[in-house]
Amino acid sequence: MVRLRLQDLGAHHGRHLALSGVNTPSFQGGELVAVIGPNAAGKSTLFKRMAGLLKGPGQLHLDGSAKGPAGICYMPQDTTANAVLTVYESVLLALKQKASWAVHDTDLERIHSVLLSLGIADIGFRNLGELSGGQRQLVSIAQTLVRQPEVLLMDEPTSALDMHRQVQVLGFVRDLARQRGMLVFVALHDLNQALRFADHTLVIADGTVRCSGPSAEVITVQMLREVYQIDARVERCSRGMGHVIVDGVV
Ligand SMILES: Nc1ncnc2c1ncn2[C@@H]1O[C@H](COP(=O)(O)OP(=O)(O)OP(=O)(O)O)[C@@H](O)[C@H]1O
Repeated sequence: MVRLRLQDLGAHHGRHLALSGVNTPSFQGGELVAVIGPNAAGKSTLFKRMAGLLKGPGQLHLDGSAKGPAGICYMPQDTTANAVLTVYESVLLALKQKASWAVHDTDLERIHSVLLSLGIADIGFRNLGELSGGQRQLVSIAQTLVRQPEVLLMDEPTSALDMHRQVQVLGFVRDLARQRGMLVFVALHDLNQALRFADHTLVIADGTVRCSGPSAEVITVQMLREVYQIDARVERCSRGMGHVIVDGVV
């Protein structure tokens, strides 16, 4: 089972140290970790550093991995696609990154299965340029999942999706994590989704970790006031799940 821990991790944008002193407990495969925090807090920067796309101080300890750093897969926030490719071709291309170009029946089955699971098999032969924002985001998720990562970093994967798709995608990713023993980090702005789907929540503010722990223990009235400057309540619904209700800004 893959395990990942961050020790004093930091990241540079040019000369500027945008992220520093990020320490986490050891997370393990099967878990879903929500990464939350205000705009410009450093969530994408953290993911890029974890994926090896940015340099910086500190250590990422990865144990029990069969693929090593290649098993860490980053799904960026920006899903703009200019390439003249069909959905199917773009997912095939993602699957074949750093691998042999030979295409086998198993590859095609894997692509079909991912597209089906995300409910986009019907647009497999549409060009990327013709898709809606939400459809493009789903294709981007397919491109990431088809590579069967051990550690998946998803940067606001549901920001363009309708309510049905948000719940479908996050539920699917959480189930996949449990089935495959994949460790998933998801940057989210919807804290109710973090309460619903994430085992742990990591709060990033001003380029470092403000707090972390089980989602229900971390998403509190006090944290919302201090980190987000909002006046809010966290109330349990009839099914016992916590929900954030925002009353105003501080
Ligand atoms: N390529 C870059 N060059 C210089 N500074 C950058 C670059 N990318 C991000 N930054 C800066 O790093 C800081 C953290 O940005 P980051 O994108 O990690 O925030 P975020 O938490 O993901 O925000 P959001 O919720 O708005 O997506 C910001 O101050 C941002 O301006």
